[in-house]
Amino acid sequence: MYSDNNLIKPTSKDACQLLSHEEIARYSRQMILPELGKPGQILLANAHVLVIGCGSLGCPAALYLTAAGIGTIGLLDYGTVELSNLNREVLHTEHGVGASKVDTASSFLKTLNSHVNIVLHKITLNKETACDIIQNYDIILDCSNNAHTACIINNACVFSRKPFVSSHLQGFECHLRVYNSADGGPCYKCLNSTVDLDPVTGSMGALAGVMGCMQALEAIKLAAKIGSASSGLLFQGALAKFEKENLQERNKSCEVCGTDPVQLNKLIEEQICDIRTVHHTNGYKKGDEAAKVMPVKELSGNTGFHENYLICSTSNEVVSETASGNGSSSHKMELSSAEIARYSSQMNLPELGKTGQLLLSNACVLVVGCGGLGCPSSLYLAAAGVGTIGLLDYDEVEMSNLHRQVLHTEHGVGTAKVDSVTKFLKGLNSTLKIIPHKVVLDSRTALDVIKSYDIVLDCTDNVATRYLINDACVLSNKPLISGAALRWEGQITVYNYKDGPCYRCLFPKPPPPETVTNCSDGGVMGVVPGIIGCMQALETIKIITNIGSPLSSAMLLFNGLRGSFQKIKLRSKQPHCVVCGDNPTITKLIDYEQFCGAKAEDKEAGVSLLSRDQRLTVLEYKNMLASGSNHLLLDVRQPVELGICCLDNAVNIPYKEISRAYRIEQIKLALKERKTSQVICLCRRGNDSQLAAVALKKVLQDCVVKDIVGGLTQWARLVDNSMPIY
Ligand SMILES: Nc1ncnc2c1ncn2[C@@H]1O[C@H](COP(=O)(O)OP(=O)(O)OP(=O)(O)O)[C@@H](O)[C@H]1O
Ligand SMILES: [Zn+2]
Repeated sequence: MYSDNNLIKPTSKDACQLLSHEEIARYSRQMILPELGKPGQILLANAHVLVIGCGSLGCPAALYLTAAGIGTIGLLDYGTVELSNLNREVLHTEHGVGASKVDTASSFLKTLNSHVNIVLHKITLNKETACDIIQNYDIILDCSNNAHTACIINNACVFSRKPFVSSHLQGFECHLRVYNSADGGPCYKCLNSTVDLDPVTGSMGALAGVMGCMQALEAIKLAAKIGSASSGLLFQGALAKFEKENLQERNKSCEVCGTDPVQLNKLIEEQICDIRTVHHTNGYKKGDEAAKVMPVKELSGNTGFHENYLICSTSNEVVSETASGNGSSSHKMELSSAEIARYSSQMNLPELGKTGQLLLSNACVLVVGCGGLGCPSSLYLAAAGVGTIGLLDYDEVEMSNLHRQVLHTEHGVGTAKVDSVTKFLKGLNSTLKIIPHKVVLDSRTALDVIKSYDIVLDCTDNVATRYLINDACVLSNKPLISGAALRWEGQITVYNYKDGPCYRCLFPKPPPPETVTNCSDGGVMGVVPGIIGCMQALETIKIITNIGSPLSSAMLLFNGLRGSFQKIKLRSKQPHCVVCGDNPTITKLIDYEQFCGAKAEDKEAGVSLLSRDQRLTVLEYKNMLASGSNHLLLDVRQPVELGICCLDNAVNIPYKEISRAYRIEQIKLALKERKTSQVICLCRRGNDSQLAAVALKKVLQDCVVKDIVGGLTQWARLVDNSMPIY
């Protein structure tokens, strides 16, 4: 068996059925997704996932698996960190050069999530060690990016009946596949018999970021038993083209999975995977018929796009340091030998080369929002060597951020987001100028901040800020890379680039505030903004270096549940657009909160619809329960939320359904059964419960309808400390 002394075996963790209050607060944004819920989060906490290779794919995969709360994560790699890794292997640091990759990766992961059991395998995976290690895990991620290792993993996975998620990168092209899935999907060998592969010609970190995140997403779905796996995806990064790949079925005469286990074991013994007999394979060739372009369709009007926007807030510090975009005096003409060493693998891309690297070094990019999108996008910009990166966010880190905002740490809860991101980026690449702006971007500050940068990334979560950034970019003539993510879905597009449209060309009017859902209410699977943020970095790099075709006049829509992308054509630049059109009426920044009728933040604004006598405090309700007073308690939250916490006597009718006739009938029946005419509405924080009470008062005129101030959150604070706050 293995000889490596550093190998630590994963402990067999007992099935844990409980999540601590801290874990519920941490994962609340994903636990309120109906597809996951608390049962799904418990499945994740009990899952064992092995990440083979802690390089360009393994780093983002491990980062998002850790953030998501996978109980045990194995990191396997024999290598040590080199300077040339740091343009794409984003969990390592300059300080860690020379140290073991699994050590450098795990040291950050532990600060992100101390609940996760990280197991280190400092070994070379070979036919002797593979089965022994793999059998301790439920799901395997092949992040090795080489066919020989894929073959070894495949044999061991078929033998141990484990699914494995594999990704392969080659220049700007890559694919993702789930092999050996429980639903009868093919194994690696079924699909890859003799296909030859061009030699790998360099790689782009942000693209590996997208694929590593995709691998993490598939692993999360497998662990939580969500959706079906077993298909593939092809991605041409330079063109932002994705295509779903329908994998063949399992090949009954496959020399690996078509063989019975005893025979297979023998084959493994006989070194079926000896390197000399294995062709360098990935099953996917440039110009393959399968890699056709996805058709695009016209998007007319708003088509519910606004609904997908995340909606966040307020301090006004003065920006001290400035960037030096547009003709800065420190224009770089040459790269140092340390820079050449660091960026060599991406400079090897013919599309990039030294010219592209110099363009990156001289670029100034502003990332607005250091949350779910800002963390991955700024990470890959820094790895790639974007010379100046501005980081703007007014907010502080909260526990509920850590499932997706992967550059912050547990220790940093309560401290400025811009500070944790700055610290992380400097550790990865100290040669860059990183400028933190801990301010609210508003009409007074925006133009002044933006003018020093060449390109702006919108990584915010509220409509007012989106219009503000758009107008500021149009007025200062800067391209805008816009991302959004909610639930399992994400979107990315480029505005105001060359002759493309701006945000207002597509959405001249803001959506009604009540139609906009934020992450706190709608939920978000953490790795989805990870994928979109990496794509934002990739589009930014393409624009700086003039590579391929950026997503201007086009939008990429991502559906994480289906694991699919769709590219749609957008309306072109509008001559009548009020800001970028022929006769603009907006020539300076306006009051965007007024324009949108909503605050420039996503924090829940408390509603006040009921008078004091129509409401009960949690203590009053506690006394009411103690007195045995007859009433109907209506919990108006989504069913998935009741799985997180609830009061025993509650009847659940979601607020959005409260006015439906059959729901009213249900309520009337429940009142009759309880022989009462008192209805008490309850929700998470006391907002929806007021809305529900107002709606019910109209139809239940003979009843007394009240709600509980501050909802279950206040109940947990003042009455029952054993209840979690999410
Ligand atoms: N006008 C603005 N000025 C500065 N920062 C902003 C502005 N609007 C939004 N942001 C920042 O953009 C980031 C968006 O991050 P994200 O969408 O992940 O949500 P969040 O607010 O951190 O988390 P949650 O929605 O779960 O509470 C936030 O950190 C927020 O503070
Ligand atoms: Zn416009």
